[in-house]
Amino acid sequence: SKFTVGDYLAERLAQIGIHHHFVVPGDYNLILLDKLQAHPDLKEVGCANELNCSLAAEGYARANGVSACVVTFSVGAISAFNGTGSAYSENLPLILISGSPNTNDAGQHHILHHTLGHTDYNYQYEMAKKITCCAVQIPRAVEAPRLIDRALRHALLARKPCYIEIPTNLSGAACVRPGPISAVTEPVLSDKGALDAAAKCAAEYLAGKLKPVILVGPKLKRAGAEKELLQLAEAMGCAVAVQPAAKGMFPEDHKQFVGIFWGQVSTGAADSIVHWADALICVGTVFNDYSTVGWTAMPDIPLMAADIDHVTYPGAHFSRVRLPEFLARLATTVTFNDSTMIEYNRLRPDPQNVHIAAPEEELTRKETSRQIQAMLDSNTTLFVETGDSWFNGIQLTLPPGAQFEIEMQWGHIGWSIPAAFGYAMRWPERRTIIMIGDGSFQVTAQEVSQMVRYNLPITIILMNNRGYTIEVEIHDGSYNKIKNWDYALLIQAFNGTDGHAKGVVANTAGELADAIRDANEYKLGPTLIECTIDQDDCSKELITWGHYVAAANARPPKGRNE
Ligand SMILES: C/C(NCc1cnc(C)nc1N)=C(/S)[C@H](O)COP(=O)(O)OP(=O)(O)O
Ligand SMILES: [Mg+2]
Repeated sequence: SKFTVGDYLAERLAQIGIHHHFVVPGDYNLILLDKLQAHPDLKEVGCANELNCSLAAEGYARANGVSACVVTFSVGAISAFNGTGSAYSENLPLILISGSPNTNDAGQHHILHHTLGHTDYNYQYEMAKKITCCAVQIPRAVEAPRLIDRALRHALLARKPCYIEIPTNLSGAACVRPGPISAVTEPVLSDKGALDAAAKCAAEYLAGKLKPVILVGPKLKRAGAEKELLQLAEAMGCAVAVQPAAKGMFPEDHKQFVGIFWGQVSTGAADSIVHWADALICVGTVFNDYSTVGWTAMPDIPLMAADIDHVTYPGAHFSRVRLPEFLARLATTVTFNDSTMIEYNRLRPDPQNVHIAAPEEELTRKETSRQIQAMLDSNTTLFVETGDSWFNGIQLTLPPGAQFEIEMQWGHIGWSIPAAFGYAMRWPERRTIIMIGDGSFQVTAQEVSQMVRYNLPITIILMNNRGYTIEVEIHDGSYNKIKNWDYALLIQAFNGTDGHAKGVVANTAGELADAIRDANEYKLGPTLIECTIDQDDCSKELITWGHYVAAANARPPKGRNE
């Protein structure tokens, strides 16, 4: 049979390492879906809607490194833009693919369904340009190879999403077979001179410094530089603090781990040791309003900052220095200096004895956290949703091998349900656990039905505090109240393999312990455990953090727009 544009795209997706592609069908993409389905190395995964489809692809990219989301024109793609924005802000190469109108329609001035009702169909492509690193429209089959390869290569090199728009009558059009995939995937290595100069500048920056600390940020993993960071950390012997969005990117059982640096809501004594430092080596860090607690926790010493593909110092910048190579080079040139670890061991807080609730005690947030801590092991991946779950999750300690996923830059409530689903499709043998609030759950609950459909034993710990508690702490109002659902009953409506998926309510410590034990054994699909807690039972960190974030939001307008 003839080789087509759809076959070309399918082959390229498989060649860059995609094993599953997430879809919602529509008449603009059906022929394309047939071609993708026909590829032996691609497994089509249907989603309930395009917001969840794009968020599932975002989660898949966290597990797999790259992902694909295939939607129909306009009504589909515009919802998928939200997960694409998440991938952009979280530095994940999500390939957004949209079907589009037949190439003859524009010239015939046809008004088409799903469109805005006029004859310029380019609005979607124009919008996609803003939220991707490369957007292409395939105008003719002959241009498909060049444009598809360009978009894929840009996404892989930039760790950002790209956009490919394919007219419904081109997916089945004849196309040449692809050339070597190395043309798309071959990485861009560091410029030799820049790498040498950057390493030399590091030596100058660190010379004479007595108290260096390494601060790890979320771009470390996106740059694939975790191993090299470990080499550098051990070559220096210094304290290693981790930003909240980077939790899990440095082993928490490592003797140089000093906790999560998050200003006044840090864990351990991370903020003390970071403020004690006279040199801060920032690796993949992102200082935004949330990670700096409303700008109250910006380090105030001159920083050295190593990003995905450049390094900056006070008074110097080096482009095209790739993070893994830079850290590996530094590991061979730095001088050992463990002064901040020696000091940290003087500051290290003593482990608190956590109250163990009696089985009949009403369930609290603290008891729920204590029981989740006991669930974590080397095979666990913990997803924490925007909400107090951020704070409760970040306070947990990750045992060796445990993974952690958080979406702190985009912060879309409900992300964790589809994202964990996408993640688990890639790693079904891992134990995926989600900590999520009631408000977030209501945004994307449909995707639990996909966990049932694909028999993924994901455990959903739903913290039901009756509303939007983060927003209450930042600024309360009637809008923070929501309609309560019978969450356990909803899950049973998703018709699990063995007649029903598991949904249970835990009102006491004992009921939670029983539910977790059952969840550990139930492998045929997801278990949702609704933990009922008081609506003001939130973490002290949330209250402190919310206070400063609200203050940052409230800064009065300056100057002539007063
Ligand atoms: C409404 C909103 N944020 C605003 C918001 C609104 N819409 C989207 C898509 N994303 C957002 N972050 C937030 S954090 C709620 O407190 C979440 O409530 P819930 O899931 O119930 O968690 P907590 O009770 O722990 O806060
Ligand atoms: Mg809530």
